[in-house]
Amino acid sequence: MEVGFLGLGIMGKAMAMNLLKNGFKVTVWNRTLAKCEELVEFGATIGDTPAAVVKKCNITVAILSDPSAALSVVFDKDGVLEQIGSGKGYIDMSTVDDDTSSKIHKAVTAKGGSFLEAPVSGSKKPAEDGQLVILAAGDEALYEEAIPAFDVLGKKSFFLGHVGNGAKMKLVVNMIMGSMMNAFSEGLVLAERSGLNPHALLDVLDLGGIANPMFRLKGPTMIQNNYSPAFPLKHQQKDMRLALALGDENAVSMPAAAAANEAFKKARSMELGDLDFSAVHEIVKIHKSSS
Ligand SMILES: NC(=O)C1=CN([C@@H]2O[C@H](COP(=O)(O)OP(=O)(O)OC[C@H]3O[C@@H](n4cnc5c(N)ncnc54)[C@H](OP(=O)(O)O)[C@@H]3O)[C@@H](O)[C@H]2O)C=CC1
Ligand SMILES: O=CCCC(=O)O
Repeated sequence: MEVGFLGLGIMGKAMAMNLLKNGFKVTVWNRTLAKCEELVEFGATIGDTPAAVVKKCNITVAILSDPSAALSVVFDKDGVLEQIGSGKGYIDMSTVDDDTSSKIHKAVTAKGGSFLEAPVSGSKKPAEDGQLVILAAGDEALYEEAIPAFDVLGKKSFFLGHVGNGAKMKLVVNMIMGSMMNAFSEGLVLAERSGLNPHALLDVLDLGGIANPMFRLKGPTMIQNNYSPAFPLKHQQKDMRLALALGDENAVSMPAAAAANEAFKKARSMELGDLDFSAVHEIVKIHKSSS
């Protein structure tokens, strides 16, 4: 199976590499073209533009930073729309809002192509290990066609119905995750400032009803102030912003998410946006020490 792949950031690089290692022919493109070189060593071919990739491949996957990047790669000069058409499928795995996804869906289908949104749960390591959770929605025939690739990329794929449902599911999940990360950061700081051993807190949490893989994975590195990026904080803040907008549209009051968003925004203003989202821990530390 030949797959086009647009976007070789933290997630895209790991996912494209997995496809190559599992025998897929992959043609890659990235805005910063130099990032394609490592994939070429593993057998990838480079496409000069998104349009060139779509021209060559019947299925093209994208995973890009945010709505503006997702739209740019489709609508701008040399973009996906220039070559999409009958018999060609476009799968956007970026985390975006349903409005962005719908715009891409309309444009792709107006040219005769098929479209699937398929954002993912799981971060750098699950992407490397092919253990993502895929939240697909849109063209069901394209979903079926993509299953061999999804089976390599993920441990479970969901087909959630019409376009927008995948985007919304992903935003709800990440809204919960962002609020949890803030509560966790506050707990770590409170434990430490009140004289408790934060490692003991991690042990206690891990044996109770709120044990979860995120606390288990991020807790030890947060205690060491190590925020090497797996999921960049700027993307988590984008997801909080988009989830809050979804809350606005549906008149859902989300004070915990709004407070978490403020913390992520503050972290971005302190230039922590390229670090892991767990760096929001630093904001809690500052607030506590200034009070
Ligand atoms: N990291 C994670 O744990 C997870 C991330 N996600 C989501 O997946 C998406 C990608 O995340 P991640 O890989 O971490 O992000 P990165 O920041 O590592 O990579 C972003 C990618 O988008 C490209 N890009 C950014 N702006 C543009 C633009 N205007 N035009 C074309 N390309 C652009 C970048 O190109 P360039 O290299 O040139 O900058 C790069 O390939 C995001 O939507 C994120 O929310 C979902 C699940 C987990
Ligand atoms: O969007 C990023 C999700 C990160 C995760 O699920 O661990």
